Amino acid sequence: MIKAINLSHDYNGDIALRDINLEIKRGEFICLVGESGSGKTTLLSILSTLLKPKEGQLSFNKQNYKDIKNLDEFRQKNIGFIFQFHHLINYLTLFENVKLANEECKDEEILKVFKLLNIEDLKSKFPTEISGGQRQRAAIARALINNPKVIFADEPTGNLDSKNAQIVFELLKNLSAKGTTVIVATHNKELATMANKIYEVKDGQLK
Ligand SMILES: Nc1ncnc2c1ncn2[C@@H]1O[C@H](COP(=O)(O)OP(=O)(O)OP(=O)(O)O)[C@@H](O)[C@H]1O
Repeated sequence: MIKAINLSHDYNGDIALRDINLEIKRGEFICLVGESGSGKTTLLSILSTLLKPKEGQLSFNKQNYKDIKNLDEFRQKNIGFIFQFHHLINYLTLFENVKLANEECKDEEILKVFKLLNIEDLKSKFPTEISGGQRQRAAIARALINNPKVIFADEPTGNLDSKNAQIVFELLKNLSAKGTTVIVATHNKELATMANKIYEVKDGQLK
C-alpha cells in the first residue's frame, strides 16, 4: 500500500534520514521506535506527505505521490493523524471538535465512532473537563471520522499513564485488524510489541 524507496532527508544539510526502504501493506500495524532525534517524526511526516523528501520515491497503491494532484484532498480522504498532544479545541465540546474535522459527516456517524471508542457519554463535555486518556480517545475519534485508510500517530501515548496508553494501543490494533493501516512512532518498546512489525530508527536509518 505504501512503498518508500531510498528516502533521504536533511534539514539545512544536517542529515535526518538516509536511504529508507520500506513497504507497508494494507491493515498492517507498524511501530517505529528509536531514541529522541533518531528521525521518527521526520519519517512519519514524509510517509504521510506532510514533508517532501529531499531524495527518494514514495508511492501509495503504486501511485507516485508526486502524481497526486491535490495533496490536501488526498490527505483529507485517506489519512488520519494522531499526535502526542491532542490538539483539541478547548472551547468546543468533544462532539463539536470531531464535527469540525468533517462538517459533512452525519451526527449518527460521529456518535458511532464515539461509541467505538467508549466515549459516547462524554460527547457534550469540553476537553478541559475530562482526563488525558479520554482526550486522546477524542483525538482518535477525530482522526477516524473520515474513515482513513491509513492512520499516522506520533507518540500518541506520550502523555498518558500506562493503563490509558494500553487502551490507545489496543484501539489502534483493533483498527488495523479491521483493515486500517496504522503507523505509530513511539518511545514505548513494550507497547510496540503489539505491532505486526517494529522498525528501529537509528541515526536516520532503519534497523
Ligand atoms: N524542522 C526541523 N529543522 C531542523 N532540524 C530538524 C527539524 N526537525 C527535526 N530536525 C532534526 O532532525 C533529526 C531527526 O528529528 P526527528 O524529530 O525526526 O526525530 P524523532 O526520532 O522524532 O525525535 P523525538 O522522539 O524526540 O520526537 C534531529 O536531529 C532533529 O534535530
